[in-house]
Amino acid sequence: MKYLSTRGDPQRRSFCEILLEGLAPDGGLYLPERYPQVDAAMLAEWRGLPYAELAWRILSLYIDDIPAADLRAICARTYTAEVFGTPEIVPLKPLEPGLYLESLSNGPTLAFKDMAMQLLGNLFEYELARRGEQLNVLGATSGDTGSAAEYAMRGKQGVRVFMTSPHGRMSPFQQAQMFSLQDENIHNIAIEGVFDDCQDIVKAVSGDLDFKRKYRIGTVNSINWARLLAQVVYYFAGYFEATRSNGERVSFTVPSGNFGNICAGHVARQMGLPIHRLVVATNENDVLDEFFRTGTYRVRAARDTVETSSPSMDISKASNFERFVFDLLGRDGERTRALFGTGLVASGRFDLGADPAFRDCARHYGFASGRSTHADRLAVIRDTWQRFGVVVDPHTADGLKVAREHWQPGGAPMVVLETALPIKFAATIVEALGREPERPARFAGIESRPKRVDVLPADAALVKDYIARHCGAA
Ligand SMILES: Cc1ncc(COP(=O)(O)O)c(C=O)c1O
Ligand SMILES: N[C@@H](CCOP(=O)(O)O)C(=O)O
Repeated sequence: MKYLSTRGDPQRRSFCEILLEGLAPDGGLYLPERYPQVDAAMLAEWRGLPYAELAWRILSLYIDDIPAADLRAICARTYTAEVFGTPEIVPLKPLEPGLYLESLSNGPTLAFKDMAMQLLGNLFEYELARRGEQLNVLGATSGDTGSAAEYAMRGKQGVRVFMTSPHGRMSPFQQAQMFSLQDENIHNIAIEGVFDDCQDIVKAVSGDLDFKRKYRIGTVNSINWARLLAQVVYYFAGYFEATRSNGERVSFTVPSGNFGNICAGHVARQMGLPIHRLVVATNENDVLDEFFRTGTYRVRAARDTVETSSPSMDISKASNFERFVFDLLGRDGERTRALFGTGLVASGRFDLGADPAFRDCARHYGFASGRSTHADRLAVIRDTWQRFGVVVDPHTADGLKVAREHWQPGGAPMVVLETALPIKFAATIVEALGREPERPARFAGIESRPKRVDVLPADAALVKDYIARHCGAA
């Protein structure tokens, strides 16, 4: 399988090349040349496979430059009950008949990011050792990608992590998870700005090709295709758990910000997994909901990005949305470049409302959307606790709120992706339920551990300078 850029660069690359490269040199995002198709026989064979085996089968369709036995061994040592808490890895929790939560947050850092990041850490280590190379990972986080990446990469040979985060905007638990790490290969940079400023810095640094090559810069955000590919697997696992036969269809609701998680659902659907609806749930930062309702994609400036009680979704420029629009526009790289390159930079918006392709979002691609607010979040957390004895985190609550607007009892089963555990956002749980959420013993007192973090203005040049200083002679 070869990979292409969403912005029309004619060059094709292999999986391991783009694994280390992250963002394409033309500023686009990588996608496979085509989506491999699954047929009834494959689905029948895959139903009931252990998660690591299922991951191997799916990854094998996209990766042909790692020997099959090695890839299988990487999947087997990544997806274990020791790391993810249960042999099922992503068990479904039924709330009521036909409505489920898919538990994606039982990994080392208590958010769905671990599902892909643990694999990415092992893939990096394997490929860097094979090449005898090193990688300096530059990332952006609104709270969960950062800790998942740092836990996955700490102590890994050949990898350094430089993680930017919005200064003061993550929950105390999220900050403590990242900033309490004392490993030499981990560097935390708190940026005076919002998540989108951090992501812009990652893209600007990656876009300086000389710097990128000199300092061997890679990415762990969902702009890296390998992240998305790993996330495709749990759509299959969730589908198999929610159904008895492959003739049934299932809908998924996904709490969304950077559009990575739901983009993996889009890929699964394009492969032929019988998904009915893909429902995008946003918080008050509703750029994506606005697009799916109106066709207008209008990114917000930092000052208009609201600080909410589901802070990991406080995102107003959704990176992976470019991947979906590329597909929506018939994989027209020139048009995608015009919309996301010059177009967005010039006006901060584009409008596909009058384009016939826009109707395909729902009709052909199955997308629907909705929005949730602080009051909705609190109401859902209370209701889910009172009726089902389950405490959900604020992001999952956004998902449940929107899911109920698109699901009818007796209709296609609805799976809501549980994207984090409540302890990461204790203040909101206390506000909703009047009590602290459960805390795994390994995180006891984490907020009072010594912290290691540097604060910088939102300036790519200063971040480059910081990286250069911490890499020594590259
Ligand atoms: C807890 C949580 N929920 C939802 C999201 C949104 O996911 P995505 O950015 O893939 O749309 C994030 C961040 O990515 C997150 O950390
Ligand atoms: N919500 C994320 C933001 C980054 O998303 P990614 O999926 O592109 O890594 C976070 O928690 O950091």
